[in-house]
Amino acid sequence: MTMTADRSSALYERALEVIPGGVNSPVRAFGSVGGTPRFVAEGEGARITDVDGHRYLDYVCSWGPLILGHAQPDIVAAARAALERGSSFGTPTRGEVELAEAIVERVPSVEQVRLTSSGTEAGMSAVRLARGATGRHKVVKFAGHYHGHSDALLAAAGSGVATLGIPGTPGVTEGATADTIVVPWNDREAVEEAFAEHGDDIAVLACEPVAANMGVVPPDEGYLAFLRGITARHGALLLFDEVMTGFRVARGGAQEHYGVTPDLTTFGKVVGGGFPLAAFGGSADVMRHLAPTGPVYQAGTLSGNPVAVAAGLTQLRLLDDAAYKTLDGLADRLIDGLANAFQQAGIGVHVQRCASLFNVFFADAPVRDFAGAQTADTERFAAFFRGMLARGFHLPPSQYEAIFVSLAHTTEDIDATVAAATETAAELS
Ligand SMILES: Cc1ncc(COP(=O)(O)O)c(C=O)c1O
Ligand SMILES: N[C@H](C=O)CCC(=O)O
Repeated sequence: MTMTADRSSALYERALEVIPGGVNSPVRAFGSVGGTPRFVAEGEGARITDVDGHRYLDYVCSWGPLILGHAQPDIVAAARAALERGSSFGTPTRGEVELAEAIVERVPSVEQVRLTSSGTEAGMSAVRLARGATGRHKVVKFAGHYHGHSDALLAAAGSGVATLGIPGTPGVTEGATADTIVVPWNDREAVEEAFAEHGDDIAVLACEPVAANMGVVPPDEGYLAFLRGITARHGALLLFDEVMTGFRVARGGAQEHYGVTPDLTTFGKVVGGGFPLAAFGGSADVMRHLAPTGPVYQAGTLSGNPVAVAAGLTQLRLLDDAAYKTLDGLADRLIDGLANAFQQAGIGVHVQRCASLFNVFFADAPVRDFAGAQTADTERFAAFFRGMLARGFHLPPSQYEAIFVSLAHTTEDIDATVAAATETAAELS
C-alpha cells in the first residue's frame, strides 16, 4: 500500500519554484488532504497514470468535463481533424453555429448563446449582461456557491476558496463586491429580505441549481421554483450556473431535471469536451443587449475555438438518453456501496447527490447550506482520501468538491471502488 511518488514529488518541487503553490488552480494542490499532488502522464478511459507509473481509477475527470472518460476516441478524432484544418481563425466557423444549435436544442430556455473560453468568463459576462439589460446594479448569490473567480462573484465562494478557508480575497475591492448580496442556500427568508430591501435594484439572482462547490447540496423541494417566482415578481433575472450541472444531471441540465426555467444560463465543463470552452445564453430578448447587436460589450480572441468546438459538439452528440441512464446507474451503485461501507464501519456519513453528481460528507445530519458543510469532518475526509489514493483511487482532494463518474467507468470499476472504500472505512473507524 505504500506508493512512492518520487517523480511527482520532484516535479512538484520544481513547480513550487516557478508556479505559485506549484499548481495552476488552487484545488489541485493537496492543501486540505496532505501529500503531493500526482503529476499525470496520461489518461485513458476511466484511468490516469502518473509520472511514477502508478495507475488510478479517476473520479476527478478534470473536475467534470470528461463525462465520457479520458482520450475518448471520437473526441480525439474530432479534435485532431479540426486541428489539422487550423487551430484558430478569429473569424466565424460552421462548428460554432452547430454547437450553438446543439445547446439551444437541448436547453429550451436558451434561444441564443455566446461561447467563451472558461466558466469564469461566462459567469462574469452573464452578470454584466443582466446588469446592462435591466439597468440595475445588484447581484444576489449564495454562500458556498462558486461561479468562477470574477471579482463580483467571488464573495463567500465555494470550491478552493472554501477548501483553503480564504475569508475574502485581497485584490477584490470593496467596490467590486459592494453590489453583491450573499444569502444562505435553501433559505427562503434571507432571499425575501434581500428582495424586500433591494428589490428595485436587483439585476440578477445567480445560483448553482445544485450547489456542487461546497460538496453537493441539492435545492430543497420547491426552492428553485421559489427563486423563479420571487425574481419574476421583482423584475430581476434568474441565472442558473450550469457549468457543473449542464449536460450532466440531464440532457437539458438541472433546469430540465427540476422543471424550472431561468432567464440566463452559464455552461462549461461537459460542453467543451475537455477543452477550454464555456458559454452563456438566454432568451433572444435578453441576449440582444450584447454587442454587436446591443451595447453590452463582451469578447474573446479564442472564443468559439474550432478545436474546442469540435470536441464539445462530439461529446454532446454522444450523450443520448441511454447515456444518462447508464451514468446514473453507475452513480446509484457507487453511492449505495459507499453508504454501506461507512455503515458497516459505524461511521456517520451523508452521501448527497443529484443524478450522477455527488459527494460524501462526514456529518451526522444532511447538509443544506454552507454553514452545514463547514461543520462536516474534513480531517476524516482527508484520511479517507489518502486511504483511497494509496489503493489507486483518485478522488477530488477536498470534501467541498463533487465526485465525478464517467461513462468509461464500468460496474467492475465501481465494485472495486466500493471494496477499497470498505477497507479504508474499516481503517478509519
Ligand atoms: C458551477 C461553476 N461555475 C463556474 C465555474 C468556473 O469555471 P472555470 O473553472 O472554467 O472558470 C466552475 C468551475 O470552476 C463551476 O463549478
Ligand atoms: N470546483 C472547481 C470547479 O468546478 C474545480 C476546478 C478548479 O477551480 O480548478
